[in-house]
Amino acid sequence: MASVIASELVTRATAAQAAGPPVSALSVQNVSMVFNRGAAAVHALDQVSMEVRDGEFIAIVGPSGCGKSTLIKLVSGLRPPTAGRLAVHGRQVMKPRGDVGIVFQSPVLLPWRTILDNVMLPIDVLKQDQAAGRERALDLLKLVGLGGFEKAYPNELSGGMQQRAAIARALVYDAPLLLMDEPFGALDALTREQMNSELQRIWSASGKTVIFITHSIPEAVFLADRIVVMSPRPGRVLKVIDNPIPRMRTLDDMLRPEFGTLVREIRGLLGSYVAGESNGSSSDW
Ligand SMILES: Nc1ncnc2c1ncn2[C@@H]1O[C@H](COP(=O)(O)OP(=O)(O)OP(=O)(O)O)[C@@H](O)[C@H]1O
Repeated sequence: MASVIASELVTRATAAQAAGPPVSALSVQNVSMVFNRGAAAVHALDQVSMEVRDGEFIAIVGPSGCGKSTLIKLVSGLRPPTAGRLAVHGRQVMKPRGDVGIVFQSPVLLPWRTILDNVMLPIDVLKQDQAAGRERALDLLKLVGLGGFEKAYPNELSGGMQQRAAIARALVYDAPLLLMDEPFGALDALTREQMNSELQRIWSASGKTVIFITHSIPEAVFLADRIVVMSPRPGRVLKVIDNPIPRMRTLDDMLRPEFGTLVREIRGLLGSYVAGESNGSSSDW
């Protein structure tokens, strides 16, 4: 699997060099989203712009209601924006499409299907080649540390293992862009740290572009190449911060002075917005 993925990355890099200036994996240009009309209007996103490079890991942090999930819905084509333009690999997003994988907070595995069959679900739905899909699903289950659990059912797995199966499912149809909407929000602190290390490994081995939504500033700093900090009502980009901490990161890196400096900078940006939040996640800040 590692060699297949490595050769995929080399092919992509060579193709990118031959094609000239790279196209953004994700381009968000002046995107606004207003729900409802008149007095009931909710300005969920206001003039949001960002460019994400191929293979980049981007974390989006912000308090509840700043439009993080709305942005994921727009990027995945589940809703059109009120204004502005979104493009994935240069193609405007008009509807849901096959080059974007999504992982939600809840793994939503089908309880009557085995773990392998759950990972195979997109292959079945998209009517892709069964034999190739099965081989890829088995490889991915190994990649996410679930080799040997192919025949298990979801209720036989811990929450962290189920979420890893959901990540394998999102990777199975080889979408180059992976959207992750608070995927570890429901896990306990220790499992969450372990999943962060696992995700860094999976991301590095798979070469995907990842957009990762989180309430947790340390999680964003641990995982991301760049951190997009958003404000609520209306949802706006306050700042995009480069993360200088080298890869591969370990949990010990959280003790580095640069880590603390970044966490403090983001907390400082968000401080005034978090006061009064009551979503139960204040300890993450
Ligand atoms: N379908 C909808 N109809 C009306 N308002 C909506 C709808 N979806 C979201 N909103 C509003 O848009 C704003 C942004 O919501 P969104 O869920 O994107 O925020 P979020 O940053 O993901 O929040 P959280 O961190 O709590 O999940 C909120 O004020 C929300 O109430």
